[in-house]
Amino acid sequence: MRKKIVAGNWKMNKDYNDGLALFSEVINMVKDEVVGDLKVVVCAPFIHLNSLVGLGKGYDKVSVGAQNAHQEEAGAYTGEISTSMLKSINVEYVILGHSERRQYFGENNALLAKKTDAALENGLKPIFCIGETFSERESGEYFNVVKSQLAEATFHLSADGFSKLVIAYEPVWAIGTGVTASSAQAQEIHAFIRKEIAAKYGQEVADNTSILYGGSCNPKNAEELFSQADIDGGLIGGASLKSRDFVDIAKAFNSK
Ligand SMILES: O=C(CO)COP(=O)(O)O
Repeated sequence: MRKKIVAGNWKMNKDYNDGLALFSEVINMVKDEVVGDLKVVVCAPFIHLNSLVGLGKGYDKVSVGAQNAHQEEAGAYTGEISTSMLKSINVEYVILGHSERRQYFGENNALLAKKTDAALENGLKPIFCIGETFSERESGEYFNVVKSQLAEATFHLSADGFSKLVIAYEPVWAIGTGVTASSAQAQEIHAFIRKEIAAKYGQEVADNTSILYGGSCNPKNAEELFSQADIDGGLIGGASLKSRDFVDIAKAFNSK
């Protein structure tokens, strides 16, 4: 059965010491308060990763992820970090295709297909983000947008490759805005995503794929969102910067 995952995306926040302190708080709270078979992933800026992996050793509910990686193995790409570098410090996850990377850094589906390949070749688990803008939702285009983001960047994979992905549905209009998709809106598109995966890879792969919701998720709305049949957890931005809020979101699964 698919994993339940609550992942935090710190984005470009927290200096080194504050990041370590936040992660230590998260580990302690998860250890004491989170029950059941849940994975809590913290996706931090590159400078934190090696230390976080060290701090997280021995806590199997907590994993560390990066927020981006380059598609090439090595070479003259000033300022970039490769998936093999991440693997060399035992980072487990990498966020790919976040809408901020698409919007501010021009990442498109073709490039993201290459990044996904590189991540899988080096044994990282991509948290692959898809989601429509406000105008795409308003015009009713959102099913097609999400379908092509998924198909163009990931449907070249074998079933074995695809089954290593975590999918995150993040409607751009809900990110950092305080406007959350209603649980019915989120469930509708999550079910659609699972149906598309089933059409491509079969029902078993679809049933085993974790599909996370992201966009203004907080301790108040998490329980209702996570109670939907096709929502397997969350990708949390702002609320992941406060240990209490982040772990309270993870605890929304305690009663399930
Ligand atoms: O972009 C997000 C996580 O990747 C969501 O951000 P917020 O939770 O701040 O809306």
